[in-house]
Amino acid sequence: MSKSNGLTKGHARLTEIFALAPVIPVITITDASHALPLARALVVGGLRAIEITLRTDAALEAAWAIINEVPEAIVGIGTVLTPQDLERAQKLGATFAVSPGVTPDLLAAASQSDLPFGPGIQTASDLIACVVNGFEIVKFFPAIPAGGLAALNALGGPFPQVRYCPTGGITEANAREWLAHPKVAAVGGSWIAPASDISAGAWDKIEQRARAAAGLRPSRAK
Ligand SMILES: O=C(O)C(=O)C[C@H](O)[C@H](O)COP(=O)(O)O
Repeated sequence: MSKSNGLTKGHARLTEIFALAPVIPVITITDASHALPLARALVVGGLRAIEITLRTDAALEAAWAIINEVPEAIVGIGTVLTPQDLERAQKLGATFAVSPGVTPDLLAAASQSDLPFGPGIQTASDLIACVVNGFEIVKFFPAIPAGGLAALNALGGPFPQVRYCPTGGITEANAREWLAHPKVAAVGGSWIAPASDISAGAWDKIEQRARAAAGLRPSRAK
């Protein structure tokens, strides 16, 4: 398993995970029986790294099922808010964890853990907290309301080493523009598997959206 791939820095492994595909689907599962067909649709569509948010009672059971039954999937736990959430993610066997924000407690816990962790940032103060603790791959959340690419460009001045996974308002329509940015490692979003398609069991639609997302490529030459 890639979980023990010899890299000591969590964020270094996060770089590899974000390099697997241009898009990380952000998944919220309310019924654990949806987990396996959903994960298979995403993997078949070309998106192996997936984020299961800890927002529902079914989230941990769903993530557990995918980790154990869909070996091609690289499961990350999202909406990690506390050190306890981080510990839950690690015990479950998740490959990475991400948060929409950053707190001193979370950074301290993540620094002690070898689980790759992507804190969420919105401001320069958030970024200072991350970089002084060695976290240089971060979520930029909520990317569109927090100022979009203009904000990302401005943050690039004082923090040239940081790479981002923007989430929050990213869609199939604007993802390509974000992916063309040299500081963007990958983007995240819920548009690939919206709640309505999950509850309807529309796995074919989700697979198609995953395939389209997997085909989004940076156009940095332009
Ligand atoms: O919960 C987390 O860990 C997050 O980082 C937040 C999610 O990435 C966004 O909620 C996705 O935003 P949308 O694609 O606009 O629905």
